[in-house]
Amino acid sequence: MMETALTLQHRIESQDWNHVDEQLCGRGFALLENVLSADECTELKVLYSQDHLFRSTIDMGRYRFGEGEYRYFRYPLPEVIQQLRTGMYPFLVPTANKFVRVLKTSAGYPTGHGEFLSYCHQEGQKRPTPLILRYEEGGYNTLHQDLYGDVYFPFQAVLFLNQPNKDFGGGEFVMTEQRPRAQSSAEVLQPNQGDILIFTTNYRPVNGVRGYYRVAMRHGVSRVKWGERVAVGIIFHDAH
Ligand SMILES: O=C(O)CCC(=O)C(=O)O
Ligand SMILES: [Fe+2]
Repeated sequence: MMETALTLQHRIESQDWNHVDEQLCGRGFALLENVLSADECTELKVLYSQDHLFRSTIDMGRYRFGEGEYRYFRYPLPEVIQQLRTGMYPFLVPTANKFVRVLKTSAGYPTGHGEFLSYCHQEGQKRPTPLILRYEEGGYNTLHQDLYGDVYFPFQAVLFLNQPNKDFGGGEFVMTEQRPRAQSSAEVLQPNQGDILIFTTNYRPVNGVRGYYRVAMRHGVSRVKWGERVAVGIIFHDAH
């Protein structure tokens, strides 16, 4: 099949990572279009019902995180998720190091994901964070940041597994930016099935007259009007 002719690693390597860097620096997010085939999306979606793959399941309504359910994968992660997590990480490190250098928030990130995870584990963050989320009609996800301890990687990814306006309506991906002492602005995205969005987990630097300042970013999902929306979230740090 065409889609599987290129390995996932190949597809990751062939992305325009300079453009991703520009987008992340300029806007705090970057869309990789059409990375996963429809079959790969289906294979990921069906994982949702395989209980043995998960370490915990969260009813979002119960915690007032929204309406819907998500499940955190256990180690070992499903192969596609593992490959994307370790495969995308090194391409994001230069931008991550640029962010923390100008914001002076961290010493910087190692070039390999294994080394970064060892650091998380050493700091007591040992639980895997990749997750799969499912929203039905009326489902939504309140604006949040996925921080699970002091150690974090400044970017994360979402894999969009359903096609908007075919499988579901509404359920847009929403990001907000909070500038210091100003009101928030929002970006609303409706990526296609198979797209991967990379975005800022907590702050992005903006160059002002007195040097760089931090803009806090949050993300969430607007209400699903009909159908079912399933997504996989890949967070690069582990959790307490
Ligand atoms: O369902 C979505 O698109 C949002 C998922 C999310 O919040 C995450 O992956 O961190
Ligand atoms: Fe999230």
